[in-house]
Amino acid sequence: MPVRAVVSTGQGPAQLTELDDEDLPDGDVTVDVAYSSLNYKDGLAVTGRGRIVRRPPLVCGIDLAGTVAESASPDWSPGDEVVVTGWGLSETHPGGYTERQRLRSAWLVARPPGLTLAQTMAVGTAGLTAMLCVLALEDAGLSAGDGEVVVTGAGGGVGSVAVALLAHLGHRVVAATGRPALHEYLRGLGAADFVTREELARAAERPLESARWAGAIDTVGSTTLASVLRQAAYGAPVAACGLAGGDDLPITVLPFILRGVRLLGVDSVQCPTPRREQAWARLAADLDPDLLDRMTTVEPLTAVPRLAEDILAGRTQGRVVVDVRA
Ligand SMILES: CCC(=O)SCCNC(=O)CCNC(=O)[C@H](O)C(C)(C)COP(=O)(O)OP(=O)(O)OC[C@H]1O[C@@H](n2cnc3c(N)ncnc32)[C@H](O)[C@@H]1OP(=O)(O)O
Ligand SMILES: NC(=O)c1ccc[n+]([C@@H]2O[C@H](COP(=O)([O-])OP(=O)(O)OC[C@H]3O[C@@H](n4cnc5c(N)ncnc54)[C@H](O)[C@@H]3O)[C@@H](O)[C@H]2O)c1
Repeated sequence: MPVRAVVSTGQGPAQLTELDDEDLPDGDVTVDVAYSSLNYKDGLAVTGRGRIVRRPPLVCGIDLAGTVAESASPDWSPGDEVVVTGWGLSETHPGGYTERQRLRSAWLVARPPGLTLAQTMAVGTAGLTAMLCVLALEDAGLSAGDGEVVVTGAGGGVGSVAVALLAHLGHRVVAATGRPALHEYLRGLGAADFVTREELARAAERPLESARWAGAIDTVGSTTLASVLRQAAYGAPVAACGLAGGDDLPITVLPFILRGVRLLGVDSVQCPTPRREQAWARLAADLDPDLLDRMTTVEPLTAVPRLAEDILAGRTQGRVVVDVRA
C-alpha cells in the first residue's frame, strides 16, 4: 500500500509525495512509523539550504518512533516499540517523515519505559542531544552548586530540554535567548536568569572576560560560543553541539591555556548505542513529563515544509512532534 513521505530530490525544497513498499531501502527491520520530529537539521534538509541530504532522492526526517512490523533480526520482533535517531537518517539513509521505514536493526533503541512513543519524539534528536551534553558536563565533573550554567539558544529544542534537565538536577540555569517573549516559558522550565542574545553574540573586545559560567551548553556556535568560552570560569566544561548562529568559532586559545576551560564536542548521530541507552534512561528519569508536554506542539506530516522554514527563521519554540499519520 502506498505511504506518504517528505522526499528531497537534492534540488530545492523537499516535497510531500507517495512511496510504495518497493521504494523502501535495504535493512533487516521494517517499522510502522508513528511519529518523527522537527530539528534544526530537518529545517536545513527539507528547505535544501544545508548540505544534509547526501544521497538523494531521500526521505527526510532525522528521527522516528514506531512499531516493528517485520524483522529479520533476532533482536527485534513485530510489535516492539522502538526509537531511531541519527545514524545517517535523512543524510545517507531514508528517514522518519513517512509512515513506514526500513532500517538496520543495530540502529534501533527500545522505547524507554516511562515514555510514550509520542514523548520519545517530543524528546527526539534535540532532547537526546541535550542529555548527551548534560552527561558530558557531568563526566567533566560539573555538580549542582558549582555556579551558573548557561544554555544558549535556550528557546529552541535542544535548549529547552537542556534548561529543564539542568534545573531539575539542581543547577542555577541562565538562559540565553534573543526572544524576551519566551522568558516566562523558560522560567517555567526552570531558568533562574537570562542573558540577551546580543550580550553573548558581540565580537571579542578582550580575549578573556570576567569569569562567570561554571558550565555551559551551547547550541549556537560562532561568536556566541566564543563569548561563552571567554566568560567560562576556571576549569569550566563547555558542551558544544550546535551551529544555529554559524559554524565558525572566532576565539583565541587563551581561555583554554590560562583558565583550563574545557570545550567538549557532542555528537548524537554516530553516538554509540550504550551511550544512547544511558541518555534515554536518564531522560526517562530526569525530564519532568509535564515540562516536556509544556515545551511540545504536535503537527501533521503535511506541515513539515512550512515548519522547516519556521525553525530556520527562529519562529519555533521548544519541540515539535510530527504525527506522520495525520
Ligand atoms: C543532528 C546533528 C546536527 O544537527 S549537525 C548540524 C547540521 N549539519 C551540517 O550543517 C553539516 C552540513 N555538511 C557540510 O557542511 C559538509 O558536508 C561538510 C561537513 C563541511 C563536509 O563537506 P566537504 O568539505 O565538501 O567535505 P567532504 O564531503 O569531502 O567530507 C570530508 C570528510 O568528512 C566526512 N564527513 C562529511 N560529512 C560528514 C558528517 N555529516 N558527519 C561525519 N563525517 C562527515 C566525509 O566522509 C569525509 O571523510 P572521508 O574523507 O570520507 O574520511
Ligand atoms: N551535535 C548534534 O548531534 C546535534 C543534535 C541536535 C541538534 N544539533 C544542533 O543544535 C542546534 C539547535 O538545534 P535545535 O533542533 O534545538 O534547533 P532550534 O531551532 O529549535 O533551536 C535553535 C535556537 O537557536 C536560536 N538562534 C538561531 N539563530 C541564532 C543566532 N544567530 N544567535 C543566537 N541564537 C540563535 C533560535 O532562536 C532557537 O531558539 C542546531 O544547530 C542543530 O544543528 C546538533
